Amino acid sequence: MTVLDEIIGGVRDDLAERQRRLPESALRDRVAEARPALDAAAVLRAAADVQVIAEVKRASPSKGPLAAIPDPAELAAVYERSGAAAVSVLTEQRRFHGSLADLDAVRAAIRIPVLRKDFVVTPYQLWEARAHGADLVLLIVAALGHRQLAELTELARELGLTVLTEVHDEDEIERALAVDASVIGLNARDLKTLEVDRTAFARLAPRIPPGVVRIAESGIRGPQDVAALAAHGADAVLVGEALVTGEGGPGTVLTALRNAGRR
Ligand SMILES: O=P(O)(O)OC[C@@H](O)[C@@H](O)c1c[nH]c2ccccc12
Repeated sequence: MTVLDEIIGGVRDDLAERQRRLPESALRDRVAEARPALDAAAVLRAAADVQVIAEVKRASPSKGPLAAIPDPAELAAVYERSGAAAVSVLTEQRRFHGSLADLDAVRAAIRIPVLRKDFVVTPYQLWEARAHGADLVLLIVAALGHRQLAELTELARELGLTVLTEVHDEDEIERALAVDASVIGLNARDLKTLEVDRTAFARLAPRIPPGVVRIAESGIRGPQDVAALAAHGADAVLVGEALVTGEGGPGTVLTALRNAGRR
């Protein structure tokens, strides 16, 4: 069993519990009342400079607890003030110590697009994402079968969500393109082994056709990494650990990353 399989097992257990407490019909009612999603793809596509998607990340499976984040709303506000294009909120509980409460807090605090970052395997989680105000949702190709990826992509679009389709190799890029992914995240971390390969973006980005937004995810340590990714055609970078653990605080780190991504 891979790490990814283990995580998904826990996600499914937690999900069953939430579904017992709140039926999908109730979520659908909330979605009907919700403010429509922001067009996050347009935001990312419009910019010349490398955009930063800043992540609210408390812990990770590889490192354990990363940072005490007493107030995710305050962190998200710092991200917004420092020029993040969007904020990613991890909602997975067991390994990342996130929650839908974090998503709610962030959503209420900022006006820029919010990504629900989780291991989405069922439609219920997409309804949840929208009901809690997310504009974007992550779909991890490695976590989904062909039918599942197609169906979840379609429902997400119906809900007005921008899908960030996450890949880690050539085959997964083909699968993402087969569902017409418009925003692709190349994760440098292999979720099956948790190993980071910093050469992945340079190698794989040329396989993604122009017009598709290309996001480099994971393992970005500082300005030098962003400059290299910019040279290889990244439209955006998704950064968690370096922001929540970096010297000088998240605002200072984010500003330095943005400066490194100027074109
Ligand atoms: O903290 P980092 O190395 O900057 O990584 C952020 C983000 O890419 C990472 O949290 C991530 C990318 N894809 C995921 C899928 C699930 C959970 C987490 C992730």
